[in-house]
Amino acid sequence: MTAESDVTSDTFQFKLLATDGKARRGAISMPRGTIRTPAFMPVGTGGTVKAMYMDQVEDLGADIILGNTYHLMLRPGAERVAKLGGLHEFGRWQKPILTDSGGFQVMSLSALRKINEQGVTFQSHIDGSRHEMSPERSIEIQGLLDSDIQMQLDECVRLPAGETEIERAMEMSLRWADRCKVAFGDQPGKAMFGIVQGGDVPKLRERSAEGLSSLDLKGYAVGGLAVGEPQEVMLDMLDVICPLLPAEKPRYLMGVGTPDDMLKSVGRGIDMFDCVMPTRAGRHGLAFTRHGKINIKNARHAEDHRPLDEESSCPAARAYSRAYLHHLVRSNEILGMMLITWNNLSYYQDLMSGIRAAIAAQRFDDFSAETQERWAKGDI
Ligand SMILES: Nc1nc2c(CCNCC3CCCC3)c3[nH]c(NCCc4ccccc4)nc3cc2c(=O)[nH]1
Repeated sequence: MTAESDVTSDTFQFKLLATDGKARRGAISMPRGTIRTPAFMPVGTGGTVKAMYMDQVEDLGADIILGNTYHLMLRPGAERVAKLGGLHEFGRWQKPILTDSGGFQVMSLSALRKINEQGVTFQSHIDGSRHEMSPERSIEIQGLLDSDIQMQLDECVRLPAGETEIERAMEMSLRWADRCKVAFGDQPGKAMFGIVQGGDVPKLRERSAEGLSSLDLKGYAVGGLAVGEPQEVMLDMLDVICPLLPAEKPRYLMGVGTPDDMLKSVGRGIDMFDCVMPTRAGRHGLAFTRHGKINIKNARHAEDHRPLDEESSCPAARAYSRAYLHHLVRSNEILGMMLITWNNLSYYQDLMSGIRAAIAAQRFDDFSAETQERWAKGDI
């Protein structure tokens, strides 16, 4: 029996398989594989999911990972990755890859950056070299990486921000979406997603969602969130935005989030997530489990012989004592980063798998309540 994630299609096809309230169970079929939604997409920055082997990432159930346009264009360079056969060959990940357009990373990481109608110019945070990235160049770079789902170049405004500033960035991002659509052209097995902007201003969010919907893109991301606003502001914006996006297209909430963020966002109609949280926090000893978060560096774990979660299918969660993990992280042992990262990505995929099953069984609200209760009860 072909597993659902083995079914492919020579074009990009999103099928809505079930709904439960606003929560959606779907599947995106592409030439390199099928993405079961709701999906969590592990972040693979320089063609690697940090501290993981790619077959571990696949074994955890990830159907797609993220590549990092900004980092790869600076080092080793997009043309070099293309010469080496593209990102799938380079990093040995044969399933779909989604790449961000790089604009967000430029604004968060690089120095001396300038943004205008033409695009962004910036200095590399690695060697100070100067770079220009227009909407067209961003799509060209993502093509050189052989990315399956490519993101439009956009301008994300950090919150809190003035309405004029938010409107300017949203309108420019809309114009850039059109330029990216033209540059992307017609690539049947690939997709380009638009990114809804508009900050925390409902009428600007409506303008952006409607403008992008009229471009008839393959999928829609919600950007401009998880940028400093409280969770309830983020969730309120989803209540505004999701109903304005075409129901038959996938919705991707960028940069989100914690397990709690994802549970509540699925309940508002989001299908796809990415976040550095499970991998980055994992490297610093923060373990995500069914019982909530455990900061393994805390002294209270120093002699705790229990594993993180004896019921987990992941060896990192089941076969090592908390005391040992505490020792590894406190001693800055590489194995500590590897095991907590492995545990975290395993938990994130288990949570998404549970969400998908709950929606299919029409019991998402119960699942959501049970899951949050277990987190609240904490680590008994
Ligand atoms: N194009 C674009 N990207 C955004 C991103 C980057 C998403 N991950 C990209 C990957 C590609 C490679 C690297 C990341 C975002 N990330 C966040 N929040 C992250 C919050 C966070 C920060 C640190 C730890 C945990 C959460 N908001 C985002 C908004 C946008 C946006 O509007 N436009």
